[in-house]
This record gives sequence, C-alpha cells and structure tokens, in this order.
Amino acid sequence: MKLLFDVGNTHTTIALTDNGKKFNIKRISTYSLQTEDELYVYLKMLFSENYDQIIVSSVVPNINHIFEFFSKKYIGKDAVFLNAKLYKNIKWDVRVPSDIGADRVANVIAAEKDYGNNAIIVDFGTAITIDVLKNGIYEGGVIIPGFGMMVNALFKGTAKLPKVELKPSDVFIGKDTESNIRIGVINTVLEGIIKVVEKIKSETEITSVIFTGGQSKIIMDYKKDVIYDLELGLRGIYYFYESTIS
Ligand SMILES: Nc1ncnc2c1ncn2[C@@H]1O[C@H](COP(=O)(O)OP(=O)(O)O)[C@@H](O)[C@H]1O
Ligand SMILES: CC(C)(COP(=O)(O)O)[C@@H](O)C(=O)NCCC(=O)O
Ligand SMILES: [K+]
Repeated sequence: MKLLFDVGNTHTTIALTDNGKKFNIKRISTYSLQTEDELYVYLKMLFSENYDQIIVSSVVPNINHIFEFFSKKYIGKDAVFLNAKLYKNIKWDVRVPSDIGADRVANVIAAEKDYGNNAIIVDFGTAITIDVLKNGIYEGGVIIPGFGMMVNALFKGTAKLPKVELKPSDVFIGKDTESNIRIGVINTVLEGIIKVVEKIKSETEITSVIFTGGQSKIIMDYKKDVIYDLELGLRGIYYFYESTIS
C-alpha cells in the first residue's frame, strides 16, 4: 500500500491506495502538523492498514521536513516529493517548471493520463488555479484568490463586513449584506473564471474542462456543464510515483 499526501495551504488530503484508482481518503488541517511523531499518531488513528512508501505533493515547503523525518523514522526510506521537473512525460512549457505548484502538477499529470492531451483544469482551493494542457504540453495558467480568502479579505479589511457561508447566490442583486458579499465573492469570481476559461477554449480549441479541489463542491449546482473530478490530484500523485519507479 502507498500513502499519498496532497499538502495544500488549508488542508492536507491523505489517501491510502494500492492501485492509484481506489483511495481511502482522510482530510486534516495542514497547520495542525508540527512533528513527525504527531503525524504518526494521526495516521495510526486514521488508517489501520500499513504502507511501505509515502509520496508527497506539497505547496507548503516549511512543513516538508515533517514528511521527510516521518518517512525515515517510521518507514526507513525517503519520502518521494512530486515536482514537475521529475516528470518527463509532459513538456512543461513555462519559464521555471520547478516553480509550478505540486498540486497543479498532479492535476495536469492525471488529466493527461485520464482525459487525453487537452484539458483545462480549475482547482478551487485556498487559491484557485487554472491550468492548460494543450497537445500534451503544459502551457501554464492562472492563479486567483480562493473564495475563502476573498471572504477573509473583506472581513479583515473592513469594520462591518462579516464572514459569510461559501455558497453562490441565486440572485445577482443582493438585498442584504450577506448576499451582497456572496455575489461578490462567489458568483462574480466564478463568472470571471468561466469567462477566462471560455477565452482559453477559443484560443486553444480545448473542449475538456475539469473542476476539482475542496471548494469545487460548493459550485456543483451553479456550474453543471463541466467535469467534476475530486480525486484528480490524488491519481496524479500516484501516476507520478509510478513514473519514478518504472
Ligand atoms: N470534508 C471537508 N471538511 C472540511 N472542509 C472541506 C471538506 N471538503 C471540502 N472542504 C472545503 O475544501 C476547502 C479546502 O480545499 P482544498 O482544495 O483542500 O484546499 P487546499 O488544497 O488549498 O488546502 C475547505 O476550506 C472547505 O471549504
Ligand atoms: C497556487 C497555489 C498556492 C495553490 O495552492 P492551494 O490553493 O491548493 O493551497 C499553489 O499551487 C502554489 O503555491 N503554486 C506555486 C506557484 C505557481 O504554481 O506558479
Ligand atoms: K489545491
């Protein structure tokens, strides 16, 4: 069995798998992890099965050492860390491939394997990312503040605005403060993303649009004509691992 970690700026998704298709998935707060022994306790409580390798996709470098120490101390081998420059099956046509967030790399690897050479991937997390895979080449993308980050920015930046539930509004003219904020943070951002995706589609003739990420769940009813694939990144981590051992 392999243990995959998708370390994001809000949550770390942990998945046990032996084939990269079926996953036993758990989700913890990224910043709850401080030491390798605490990680060991979490894993003991969350999983009963054993595993002989951990593979980490991390966009939070200052906690990567926890996985390194854990892997050496409790498994007796190095953790595998995902990075674009180590994955040769895709051309990363950007200025510095090793700078691409590992979560984005994992999404693109799985998109290429499971959806073919052309895909636009939107990942709704702490930040929202748009990634473009065209004819098997990673062309780059877009980074947008996440819905939660936008709500927090309004809350921290003003005297009176509250935090609101992350849910799209059914209307575009708000009748109270909460709906005003939800339209501004969810509907407006989403409509902007949809507009940018349409522009990318017209520029590239890509037709497959995949939504993923923890916060994609809140917009499933709002935007229906896309593919939702919440395990895309996890499969990408596994495919990356397979490519390092073959
Ligand atoms: N089971 C869950 N428990 C709590 N929050 C969840 C859950 N599933 C999805 N979410 C949502 O996912 C968000 C985190 O999304 P995620 O893609 O993991 O972010 P990141 O990768 O940036 O850490 C949370 O802020 C929350 O809105
Ligand atoms: C854009 C991100 C912060 C998204 O991470 P997340 O929202 O999943 O925590 C992450 O992909 C990242 O740190 N990227 C590095 C910069 C880049 O991708 O160009
Ligand atoms: K993410």
